[in-house]
Amino acid sequence: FIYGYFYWLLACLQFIPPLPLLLYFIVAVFFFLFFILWTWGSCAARSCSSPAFPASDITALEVVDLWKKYFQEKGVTEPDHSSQYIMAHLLGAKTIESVEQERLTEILSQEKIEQMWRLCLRRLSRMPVQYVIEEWDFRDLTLKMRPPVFIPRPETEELVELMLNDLQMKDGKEDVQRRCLEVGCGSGAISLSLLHGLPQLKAFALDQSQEAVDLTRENALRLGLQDRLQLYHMDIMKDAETVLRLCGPVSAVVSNPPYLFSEDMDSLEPEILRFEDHAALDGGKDGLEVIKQVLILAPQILLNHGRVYLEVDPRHPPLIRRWVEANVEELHYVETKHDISGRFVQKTSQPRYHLGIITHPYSLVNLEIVFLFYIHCFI
Ligand SMILES: C[S@@+](CC[C@H](N)C(=O)[O-])C[C@H]1O[C@@H](n2cnc3c(N)ncnc32)[C@H](O)[C@@H]1O
Repeated sequence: FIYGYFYWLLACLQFIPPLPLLLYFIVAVFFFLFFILWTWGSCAARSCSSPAFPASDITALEVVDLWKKYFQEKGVTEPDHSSQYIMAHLLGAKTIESVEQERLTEILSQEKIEQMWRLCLRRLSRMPVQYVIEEWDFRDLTLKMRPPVFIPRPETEELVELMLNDLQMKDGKEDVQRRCLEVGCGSGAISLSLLHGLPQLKAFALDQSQEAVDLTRENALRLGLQDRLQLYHMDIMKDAETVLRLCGPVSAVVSNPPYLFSEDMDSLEPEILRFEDHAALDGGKDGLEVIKQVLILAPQILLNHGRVYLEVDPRHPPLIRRWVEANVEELHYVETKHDISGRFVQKTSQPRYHLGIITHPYSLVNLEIVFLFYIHCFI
């Protein structure tokens, strides 16, 4: 209408020839519809994008409940944990259970309410809560988290536990300073936990992602472990020669590599797909691309009786075992440990080099949620 009005005005002033009536009508209708849709869209967006900002006093617990329900309504996974973790973080605690009851039932300051709304809106965009609060605990360490660097998963804590036990047993027997190499350090969870648990240990850690190397360095500095860690921005697929030259010899090679089968990538939850580095997840057609390279390089880097520790997909152990037997004769398969669900443990003999494998299935999202996600984007 506004456009039409100005056009008509200019036509009256004879700056431009008058339009045929029909054309004017079409233009006016087009702008009218555009205006209506735009107004409706922005109102809808405003009313959908968050619960109404509280007009009166509200306690921390009430805010947690409000956002929990809103997350639930919008199909955000783990709605209660999300809302609780964010509030606990704002109150300077790790979990809501560790906050004193009085603080939870006190009236929340305007500043805290605004912070809560800002962080919860990020979670609403399906950003993982670890990135929202910018930190996460791995074993007894608190690590800084930043997208797109992979968020360490609880099952990897079991891999670290397994290694700590093995390395401690060896340290008991010999008085040597051990070194290990981590391929794909991400936020530094594995290497830093090992360094923290074993004061004699030194570590090499590498990652193909500059963001991951930077985050590991930052975490190492915060934890005061930087002196025993040598970090490299390297791609094990391309920089094999440099890895062999700079990162050995070591007693252990550890990796939680990208091990998803490429075809499974599409069925990951939006939290993972949208925010985490795909190079941290996609292990190629059979999920074994990086794993095979680690196993090829391992014998050239490991000391006698050294071990390779890998977190892999549940379908991988028999495949890896057959592949190692056929292609890397210096390595001998030792055992497979199943993660938290603990289904089976396999052991074999322990000759010169050892290969330890721990399996973990990533949770795959069902189609219904993927479908809902697309509908949501459309609206
Ligand atoms: C599943 S994440 C594991 C991160 C960390 N170790 C953890 O457990 O939280 C895999 C890591 O391997 C790195 N990566 C993938 N391909 C690599 C390659 N070819 N060379 C070196 N690092 C690689 C990714 O950047 C990512 O940080």
